Amino acid sequence: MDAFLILEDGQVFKGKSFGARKEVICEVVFNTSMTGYLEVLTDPSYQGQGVVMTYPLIGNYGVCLEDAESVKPWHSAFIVRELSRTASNFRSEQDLESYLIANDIPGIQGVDTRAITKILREEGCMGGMITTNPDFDLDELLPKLKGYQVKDAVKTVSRKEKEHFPGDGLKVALLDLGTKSNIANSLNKRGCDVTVYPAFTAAEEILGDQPDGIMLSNGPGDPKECVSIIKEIKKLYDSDVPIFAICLGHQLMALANGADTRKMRFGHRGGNHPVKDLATGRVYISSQNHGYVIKKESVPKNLAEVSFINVNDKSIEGLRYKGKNVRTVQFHPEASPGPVDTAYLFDEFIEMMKGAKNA
Ligand SMILES: NC(=O)CC[C@H](N)C(=O)O
Repeated sequence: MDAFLILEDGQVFKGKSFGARKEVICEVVFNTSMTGYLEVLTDPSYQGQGVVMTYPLIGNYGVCLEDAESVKPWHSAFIVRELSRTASNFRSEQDLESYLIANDIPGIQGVDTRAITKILREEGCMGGMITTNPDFDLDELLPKLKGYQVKDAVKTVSRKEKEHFPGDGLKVALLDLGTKSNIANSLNKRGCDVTVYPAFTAAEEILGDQPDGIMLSNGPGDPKECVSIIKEIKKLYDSDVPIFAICLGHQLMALANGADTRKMRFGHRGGNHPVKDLATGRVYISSQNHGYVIKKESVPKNLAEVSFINVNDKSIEGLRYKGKNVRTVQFHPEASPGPVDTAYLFDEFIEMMKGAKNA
């Protein structure tokens, strides 16, 4: 069956429907990862987005559920050049199309993903619609797509109950803003005892459990939507418990300390983003998925300094808070998918917690 991707600027791409037969409006973004489509699908930070994969063949190794980064896929739609006709891997439990049908996510294949990516890169990410109905009326539709914004993003994806992943070592409280599983796994692997808290947990409750350190996770949507969470994060900051924050957590910590964020033109999504550690000059290849960024001029110089920048566009990729055990990064040290060059940051977090404990 034919399917259509309609962009808010009126451009229409015709392809074939796969996955769920469903009409959706979403924010259309692109991801340049060459592998790891299941991790991308199950990363809660993509909630409400239609993701264009620039790698042309998707689905060839099926769905290996042990690679999932959360309980289900969160995309509004999946947009690919070619859906592999065979799924071949000894770990695969089902093919991608059945997985998308089971999770009610529509896909479109056979569209020119290279052309779509070039449009998004030049004009910026846009609202879009995926539909199998050929009788759409662009005049009626385009105003609905223009400036489409994901709403209530963190509330939609965060877990509702506390969850405990035991370990013998340091006690870490992980605030689930839409966390990928590999954040808790990366801490567990290093011996940490991890308790995951729903996003709307009061700071007093987290601090009452006396963690050795706090992690703020990644998550979807516009960071400025998280008004009440930002207030709690400020209390966590003031507590002097060591904090490590990733992506949305990094943005919220900055907002809690008076900085500002802005929407990027097309964001950073993929497994090939170079970031530079300003202290050493060393460049790491990082995994990324974000559409917002901290405004450079807004960083309060008395409170924080830039620790990492993006080599391509020089945007802020990390902050170090002065006189505090608080480090935050815009990229994903937990990878999944993507390179693990920056996984050492979890070791640094553990050293920071040990240091604070022995002080
Ligand atoms: N992966 C993330 O945490 C993304 C953070 C935020 N939603 C953004 O797009 O910038």
